[in-house]
Amino acid sequence: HGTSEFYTSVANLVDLLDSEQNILSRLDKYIRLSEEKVKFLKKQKEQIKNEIKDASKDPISFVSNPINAFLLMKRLVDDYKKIDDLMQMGLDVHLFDDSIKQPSQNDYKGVVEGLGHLQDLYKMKAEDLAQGEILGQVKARELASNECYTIGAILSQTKQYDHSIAWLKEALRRWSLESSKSISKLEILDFLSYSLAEDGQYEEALKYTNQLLKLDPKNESTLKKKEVVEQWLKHIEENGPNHRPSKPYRGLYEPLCRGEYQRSPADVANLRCRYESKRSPFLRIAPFRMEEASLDPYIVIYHNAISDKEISTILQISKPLLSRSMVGESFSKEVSKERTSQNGWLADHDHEVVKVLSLRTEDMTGLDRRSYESLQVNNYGIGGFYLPHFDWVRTNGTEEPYKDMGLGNRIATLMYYLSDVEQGGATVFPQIGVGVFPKKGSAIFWYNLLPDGRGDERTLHGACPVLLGSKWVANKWIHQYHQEFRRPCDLQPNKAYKLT
Ligand SMILES: O=C(O)CCC(=O)C(=O)O
Ligand SMILES: [Fe+2]
Repeated sequence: HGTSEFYTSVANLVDLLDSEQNILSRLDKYIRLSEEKVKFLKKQKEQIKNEIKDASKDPISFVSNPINAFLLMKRLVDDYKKIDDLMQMGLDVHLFDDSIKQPSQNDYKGVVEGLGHLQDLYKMKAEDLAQGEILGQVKARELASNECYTIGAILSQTKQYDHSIAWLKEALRRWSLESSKSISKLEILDFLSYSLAEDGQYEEALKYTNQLLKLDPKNESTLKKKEVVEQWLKHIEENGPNHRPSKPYRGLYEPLCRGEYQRSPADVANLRCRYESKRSPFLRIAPFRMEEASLDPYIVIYHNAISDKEISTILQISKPLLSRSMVGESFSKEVSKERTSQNGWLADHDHEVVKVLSLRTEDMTGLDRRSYESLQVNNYGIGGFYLPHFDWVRTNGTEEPYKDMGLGNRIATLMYYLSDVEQGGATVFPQIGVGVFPKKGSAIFWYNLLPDGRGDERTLHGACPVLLGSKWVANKWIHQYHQEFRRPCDLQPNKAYKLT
C-alpha cells in the first residue's frame, strides 16, 4: 500500500537491504531443507529399486514368494503413501511475511520516475546508465535488455516519453547483442512505438510499428495502432505539427545544480572568510570559521559548525521519526511533488545535543532562541529534491504568518549539513546565482526578510536532486518576534543587512 514509502529516503532504503538479507537466508533455509528432502527421497528410491531388482527377471516366481508379496503390498499400501506425503509436505519456509519490510509498486515506480528526473537535470543518457556509468564513472553493473525495457516501460507510464524512448531503444540495441534473450523483441517494439506515438513522433512510431508487423503480420492490435498513427500523420500534414508542452523554466536552478553556473569575478571579489569570535562571549574560546557566500542578500557558511559525534546522535534519534515531507503551513500541509524527502522534528528537550544546537545557533546568528522552531531533520532519497521556494510565507497583509506559532514570519534560516553528498544535492539560489554544495558539518545562514519585514524575493532557493549518496540536513527556522533589538527593523528596504 501507498503509505509505506521507501523511495523518498535513503535511510529507509537501507532497511530494505535488511529485508533482502532476511529473504536470502530464508531462501537458503528452503534450499537446504529441499536438498535434504531430495536426498532422503533418493535414498528411499534406491532402496526400493534394489529390493525389486530381481522381479523383472521372473515376475511370477517373484510374487509367488510370500515375503515378496507382503513387501509389495506394504510398499503400495504404506510406503509409497508415506513417500508421497513427504513429497507433498511443504517445508513451511516463506520468503515473505509481516516481519519483512516490503516496498510497494508505488516505491518501484517512484525510483524509476526519479531516475528520469535525474537524467533530465544532470543530462545523463540511458546508454551510459545502462553501461553502469554515472557522470563518467562506473558505479553499477551493466543492465540487460529486459531491465532497460522495464525502465522504459515505467517511464512511459509516468509520461516521461523522451527518456522512455531512449531506454527502449537501448533495450533493443542490447537485445540484438544478447546471446540468451531476456525478453521478446515484440514486447520492446510494442512499447517503443507506443511511447513514440505518445511523444508525437509519428514517423518513427510508424517505422517500429512496421517492424512489429513484419514479425507478427496479423496482430490485430498492432494493425489498429498503425491505423491510428497514420491518421495522426495525415492530420499533421493537413494542420501542421501538434503543440508540444515545453518543460517549465526554472531559471538558474538547473545550471546551478550541475555546477555549471559561476558568478563573475566582480560578483565574488568582495566575499571574505574570517573567524567569528565576537558575537557571543563563548566565541572568544571557540570562534566560528565563516565564509561569505553573498553580501546582499547576506548568505554565509559556517565551517565545522557541528561535530561528527553530534551528527550521529541527531541521525540516530531522528531516524525513527522520519516521514514523507509536507509543504505549506501546518493546517494546509500536503505531500507534494515539489519536495521528495522525509523529515522529523526534534525539540530541545528531546536530547542534550538538540539543545546545544539551539544555543549554537544563537551564537552563530545573534538571534533570540525564544522564537526558534524545533529542529527539522531531513533525509533526501534517490533523486530527492526540493524545488525553489521561500522559507517565509507571503501574506496579504492582514493574515498573520505562521499563526499557530504566533511569532511572526521566518526572519532567517540556519541549516546544518549533516552529510556529504557524493554527487548532486546542492542548495541553490537561482535569483542570485549562488550554489552551495553540502559539506558534512557546515551550516548555511541567511535572512529571509528585508529590514522592513517584507519577504526578500532574492532568497528563493531549492535543494538539487541527490544523484549519488544520501543527503541529510537540519533546519533551524528563526521567527521575527524577540529579535527587535537583535536585528532592528528599518524602513529602508534595500539596506543591506549583515550579521552584527
Ligand atoms: O536541503 C537543502 O539544501 C535545502 C532545504 C530547504 O530549503 C528547506 O528545507 O526549506
Ligand atoms: Fe528552504
